[in-house]
This record gives sequence, C-alpha cells and structure tokens, in this order.
Amino acid sequence: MSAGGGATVRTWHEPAWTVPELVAAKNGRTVSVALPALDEEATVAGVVESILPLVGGLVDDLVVLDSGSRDRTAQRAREAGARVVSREEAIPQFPPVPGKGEALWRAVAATRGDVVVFIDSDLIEPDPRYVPNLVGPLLTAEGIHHVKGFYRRPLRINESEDPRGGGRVTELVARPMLAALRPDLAAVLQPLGGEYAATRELLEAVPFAPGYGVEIGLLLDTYRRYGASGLAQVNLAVRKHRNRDLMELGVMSRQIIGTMLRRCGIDDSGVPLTQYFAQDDAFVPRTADLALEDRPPLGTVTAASASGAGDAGGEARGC
Ligand SMILES: O=c1ccn([C@@H]2O[C@H](COP(=O)(O)OP(=O)(O)O[C@H]3O[C@H](CO)[C@@H](O)[C@H](O)[C@H]3O)[C@@H](O)[C@H]2O)c(=O)[nH]1
Ligand SMILES: O=C(O)[C@H](O)COP(=O)(O)O
Repeated sequence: MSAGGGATVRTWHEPAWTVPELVAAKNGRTVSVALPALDEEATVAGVVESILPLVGGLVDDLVVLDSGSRDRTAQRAREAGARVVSREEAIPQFPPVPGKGEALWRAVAATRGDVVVFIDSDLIEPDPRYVPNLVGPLLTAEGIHHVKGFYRRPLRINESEDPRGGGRVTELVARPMLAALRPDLAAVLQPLGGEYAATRELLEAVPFAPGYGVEIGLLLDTYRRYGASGLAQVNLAVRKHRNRDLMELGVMSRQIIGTMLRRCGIDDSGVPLTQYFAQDDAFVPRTADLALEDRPPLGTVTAASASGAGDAGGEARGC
C-alpha cells in the first residue's frame, strides 16, 4: 500500500495463514511473545490466555514483562500461564526507569526468540489470531523486519462505544506528523499500535526511545535501516483497549513528538507539557514528565557497560 506518492509498505488485508503452515515456515527460527504490563490485573490474564494455546508450537516463549506494577498483574499473569519477568530481572545491571520503552527494551533482553511479538496487556477481547497474523510476513516473506498490526479501533468512554472513534493520538498527531516528516511512512495505518512483531536482528540493533515514544522510534529506525521494504502491515480486524482520557493522551503526544523530532534530526525544546485542569473557577497547571534519552541498542550493552545505559547518541538521529 502506498499513500500520496509515498513508498509502498507491503500490506496483508486478508491474512489466511494457518497455524500449522506458520509452524512449518519457522524453519528452525524461534518466536517469543512479550506483553508489557503496568497495573493490568484486570486484563492481563485474558491476553495471556488468548496466546497460550500457541505455546510449544508457533510460540516458543510467552513472557509478561512487569513494568513495576503495584497491583496483582504479576500474580494474574503467572496463574494464567505466562513467565513473568520484572524489569530488574531482565537487565539487572541497570536500574529501571519508568515507561513503556523501558519495558520493551527489557523484554527483548528477557527473551531469546529470533522473532519477538509485542502485544499490549490492556486489550479487551484479544483475538487469538493476532500473533499468527503478525508473524506471518516475517516467517513467509523475504526482507521484512518489522510488522505492524492494523485494525478498526472502537472508542469506549462513559459506557458508550463509537465503533471507529479510537486511535486519537494516531489520527491527530502521529499520522499527520509522519506525512509532514516521513511521507514514505504515510501508508502505515497504525504507527502507534502496540501489537507488532520484529526480528531480533532489528530489535538488538536500534535504540529504544523512552516511554510512549518507543513505537514511533522503532518505526522510524526500521525505515532508516531497511527502507520501507523492511516494513509490513497486516490486518488484525478489531482492537479494543482501555481508552485513556484526553489529558493523558496529551502527555503521550508530547512524548511521541519529542521522539519523532529527535529521530528526524530536529531540535526539541525539551520543555515538558503543562496542562491546565479546570477546578471550580480556577485552572490548575500540572507539568508532566518528558524523557528524551534513549536506551542504547541491546547489541551494544554488555555486563561491562553496567556503569551507564544512557543516550544512544548518533544512532538515533537523522531519520
Ligand atoms: O510504563 C508503562 C506504560 C505502559 N505499559 C504497558 O504498555 C501497554 C500500552 O500502554 P497504554 O498506556 O495502554 O497505551 P495506549 O493508551 O494503549 O497507547 C497506544 O499508543 C502508545 C504510544 O505509541 C503505545 O505505546 C501503545 O501500545 C498503544 O496502545 C499496556 O500493556 C501497559 O500496561 C508498561 O508496561 N509500562
Ligand atoms: O493509539 C492511540 O492513538 C492512542 O492510544 C489513543 O487511542 P484511543 O483513542 O483508542 O484511546
């Protein structure tokens, strides 16, 4: 699929692989599935259970990377049948920092699969076809390193459901900014989606952006390394998740903009977002954290470098 003169991104609209076909296509390769989870006790078990039947066949390892949960996420995930790894266990030599990028960076370190599939653990009614369809292009086609899922996204707020209203940051921030800065990626339907698969070769070679910048960072870094031909996308039908409120999405958007600018060699002010919350007749300011320092490529991280997993520097710049 191409958009507005941009590059073509290989797109599977009606994926039809069977699980036995994909198992045969592994050809000695291994597949890990990693679920980042922060306080997801309500949903994590359902996501694990949707993938568990594949373990021992298509999937070699199913891991929940606990991102510092204070609820019973780890217990629920373990009881449902996943291997649970804390951030500290995944990379003991570096103290963890908050955020999703940190969780994914450590999930790659905690797994061994030649292919790693990421699935969010806040999904509602997760479809058991997500994992097979995400690994399909990697196992059956040549030259692809990163497969994004795409889907219709319902928006569920205050008990009402808009069948197509979800993906607000995607539609208002990420896709318009890609059109402006990286038009070759304008055909990617869900650049921020949390359901995607990638080769270990890619995941160990690129830096991981902090927080919610991680998906856009991985997308831009894939494009920089392999061009659009290293990317693919596959139709996963529908995806429902816990919808955050507008102010939380503002903070997420600020992080994503910071990562995009940095990947495109554009200076970011580094100023975090201040939001104003109406309280009675006043507007109360609150400034959110902003993190712009990447974690370095895992391929460069050894026990000897324990003194500093900081910024990956030039590797991340200039998309
Ligand atoms: O510090 C964190 C924050 C989140 N998560 C997990 O990451 C997943 C997605 O987080 P969520 O806060 O639900 O993100 P969304 O609002 O769903 O945001 C969308 O957009 C983000 C920015 O691209 C992506 O990271 C998400 O995967 C994507 O679903 C969930 O399983 C969380 O538990 C962590 O593990 N650690
Ligand atoms: O991916 C996104 O755009 C954000 O996660 C927001 O998604 P939502 O609008 O479906 O809550």
